Amino acid sequence: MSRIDLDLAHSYKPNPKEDGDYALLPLKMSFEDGGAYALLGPSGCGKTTMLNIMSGLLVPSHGSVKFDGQDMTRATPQQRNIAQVFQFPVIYDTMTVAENLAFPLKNRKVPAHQIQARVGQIAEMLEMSHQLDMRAAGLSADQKQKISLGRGLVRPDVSAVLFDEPLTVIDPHLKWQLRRKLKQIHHELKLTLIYVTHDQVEALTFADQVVVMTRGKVVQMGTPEALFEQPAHTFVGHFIGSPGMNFLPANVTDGALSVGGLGLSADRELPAGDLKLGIRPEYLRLVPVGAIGALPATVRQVQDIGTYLLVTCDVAGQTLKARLAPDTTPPAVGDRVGLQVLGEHTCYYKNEELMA
Ligand SMILES: Nc1ncnc2c1ncn2[C@@H]1O[C@H](COP(=O)(O)OP(=O)(O)OP(=O)(O)O)[C@@H](O)[C@H]1O
Repeated sequence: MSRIDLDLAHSYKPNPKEDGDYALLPLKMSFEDGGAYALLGPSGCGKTTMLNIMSGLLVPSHGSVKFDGQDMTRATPQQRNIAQVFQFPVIYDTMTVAENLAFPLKNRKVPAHQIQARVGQIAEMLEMSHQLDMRAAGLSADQKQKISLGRGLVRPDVSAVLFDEPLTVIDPHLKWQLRRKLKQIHHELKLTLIYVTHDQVEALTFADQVVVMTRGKVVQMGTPEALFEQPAHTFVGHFIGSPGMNFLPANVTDGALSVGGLGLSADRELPAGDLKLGIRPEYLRLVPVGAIGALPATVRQVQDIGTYLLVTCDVAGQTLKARLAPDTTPPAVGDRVGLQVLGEHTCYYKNEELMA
């Protein structure tokens, strides 16, 4: 296993001139030895480009890739000693499950007794022990992809295992199980795992550190908790969470804060000028209209989602969503209510970046 340092940018165009010409804007970041990481972002944000640069399938147009301090920018995937798992199964149909799992070890001339022990361990972790002697050809797409996952994890000496949306072909129930399983496997095998996905639940369940990307830019690398509590960029606030963070225009003039045109007393020092106030639906509180520090709002929609109530309100022409406990007495559509937007969980953004 290795620590991976990236200090690079990448453009697929020969003479990139503006930001839009880059699939990856200049970035500098490290993946620690033994960590579980997810690269998360919408389609086209540059996740696969970053993964391919790490694996050696792609040479960055600018900068370097280092493994344990050694320059690997132009090294092949074999020289980097990387294992990769793709969206679709890459296995040999004519081989048994055991033979498929053993293949990467046999290729590297690992002694037979070690192969047998490791294949047994991986099969047990993936709950495939009873299928070891079955031919892969007879298995479902789900089961074949589990073999691919196993093949990715079977070598204990790899620098890292890279997963590119590996659960795409898996049915939803098994997907849920495998996400948790992979996290458990990470704790047991202590491999460096890097997992590409556009699905926040997948990323947040699996990874200790999530790298959030948008339009070729890494906007935050942090724990799932940090992404939830302190989104470094409005994109992260909006992208993480269900629903995402609420934002309201705010302004500070002569030390006085106004939100949605109403003067409120800020609980912290804020820079002068236009800001955005961000508050998660989980932290937005409904209070009686006219309560001190509350913004007047009109209820537009009340949805019972089962585990919570989702209340949509209008505040000075902006839409805010509040997640309330399921046993809360719901307001009625059209009710006038107060919304408490200030509190310890409230975030402030200037030019989309977290300020306070
Ligand atoms: N081989 C290529 N040649 C030219 N442009 C490319 C190439 N591969 C990707 N791109 C462009 O680079 C940008 C980043 O693509 P990338 O595949 O890395 O994103 P992604 O986040 O992995 O998206 P997806 O989840 O859809 O695969 C996109 O604008 C894409 O169109």
